[in-house]
Amino acid sequence: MSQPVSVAVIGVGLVGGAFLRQLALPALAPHFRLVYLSSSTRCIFNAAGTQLSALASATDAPSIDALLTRLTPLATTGKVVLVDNTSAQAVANAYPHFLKAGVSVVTPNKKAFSGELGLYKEIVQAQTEGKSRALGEATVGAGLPVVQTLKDIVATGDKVIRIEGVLSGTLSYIFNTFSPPSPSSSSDLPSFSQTVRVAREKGYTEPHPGDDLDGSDVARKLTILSRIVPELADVLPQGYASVDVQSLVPKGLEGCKTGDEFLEKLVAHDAEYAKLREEAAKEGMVLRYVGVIDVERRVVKASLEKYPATHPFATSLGGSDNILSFTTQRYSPRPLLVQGAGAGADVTAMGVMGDLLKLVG
Ligand SMILES: NC(=O)C1=CN([C@@H]2O[C@H](COP(=O)(O)OP(=O)(O)OC[C@H]3O[C@@H](n4cnc5c(N)ncnc54)[C@H](OP(=O)(O)O)[C@@H]3O)[C@@H](O)[C@H]2O)C=CC1
Ligand SMILES: N[C@@H](CC=O)C(=O)O
Ligand code: NA
Repeated sequence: MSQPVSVAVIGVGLVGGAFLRQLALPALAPHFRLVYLSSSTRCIFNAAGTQLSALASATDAPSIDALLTRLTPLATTGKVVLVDNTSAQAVANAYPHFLKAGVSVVTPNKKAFSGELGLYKEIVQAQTEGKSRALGEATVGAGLPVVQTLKDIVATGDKVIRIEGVLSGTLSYIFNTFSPPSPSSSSDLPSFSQTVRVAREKGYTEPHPGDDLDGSDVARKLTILSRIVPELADVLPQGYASVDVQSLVPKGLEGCKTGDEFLEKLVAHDAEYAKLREEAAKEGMVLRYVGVIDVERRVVKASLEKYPATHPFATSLGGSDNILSFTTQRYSPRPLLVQGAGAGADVTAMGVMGDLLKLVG
C-alpha cells in the first residue's frame, strides 16, 4: 500500500463528525493519517497521527497561518489534504495558500467557490501551478453526483443548455412538508416556523437557517454550477450576490444574529406563509423553491414557484430531496436527472469522503 495521505480537518460539527466516522471505517482508515483537528476555539496537531478524543483537552487556539506552516513540509514528502468542514469565509479565503503549498483541499463549504470571482480564479490558478487539487462535490446536492457530473458533461464536449431543479435540502423538506400535493385536511398541516425548526433539528439547515430561507444557499449552489459552464464563467462577478434571488425571510428578521432568535421571531409570520399555501392549494398547486440556469439567456435565478400537484416536483420529492435536471445538446429533449437526499450529515460527509478518495493513490 502507498504511504498514507495526511489529513487535516477543520470543523468537527455535524458534517465534520460524520466525516470523521467515515474516515475511521476499517476499509478506509489505513489509507489516511489524521494529523490535525480544529473547532472554532481549539486545535490539535500531531504529524504522527491524532484522534477526535484528543481535541477536547487541546489548549492551542486555531490559526490558519500556523496550520499552513505545519502542513507545508509534509506536502514536500507526501500527499496532504485539508478538509474544511466549516462554513467560515476566513478558512475559504486561505485555500489558494494551501493549494500553492501543494496541499489539496476537499470541502462542503460553498464560500470559496461561490463568492467573488477573484478568489475563485485564484483557486483555479493555484491548482494549475502545483500538484494540488480543490474538490467540492458536497457543495451542491451534498453526496449526490452533481458537481462531477457537470464537469464530465463539459469536459467531454457536450454543451449545457439549461440546469434547473430543487437545490436546497432545507427548502425541499420545508415545502414537501408544508405544502404537500394531497393533504388529508388543511388543519393537519404544520406551521411554517415549526417546519423550519424540524429541518434544523434534522441537520439540513445551514448553521444559521436564515441562510437557507433568504435563498443565498441556493444562489451559492447556482454560482458554483454556473462557473463550471464555460459560457457562464464570468456571468456572476460578485458570485452568489449577483444571482437574481427571492428571499423568504420576512421583513424585520434579516438582522437576526442567531438561528435561535430567528426561529423564535419566525412564529409571528406563520399566517403569511399559510396564506401563500392556501392560495396555491385553491388552484390545485403546491409551492416549491427552484433554481434555474439558462445558458443562452445568461439568466441565473432562484424563486418560490407554484407547480401543479401532479408535477414531478410535487409528487416525486420527499424528505430533503434535491432534484437537478441537466438539459444539454446530448441530453435533449430528455434531460439527465439526479435526485436524492440533498442535505444531512451522513450524505454530505459521503460527498466529502468521496472527494478525498479521488486523491488517494
Ligand atoms: N448540513 C448539511 O446538510 C450540509 C452542509 N454543508 C456544508 O457543510 C459545512 C458544515 O456544516 P455543518 O456541519 O452543518 O455545520 P456545524 O455548525 O455543525 O459545524 C461547523 C464546524 O465548524 C467549526 N468552525 C466554524 N468556524 C470555524 C473557524 N473559523 N475555524 C475553525 N473551525 C470553525 C465549528 O466549530 P465550533 O464547534 O467550535 O462552533 C464546527 O465544528 C457548511 O459549510 C455547510 O454549508 C454542505 C452540504 C450539506
Ligand atoms: N443547508 C443546505 C445544506 C446543503 O448544502 C441545504 O439545505 O441544502
Ligand atoms: Na454533490
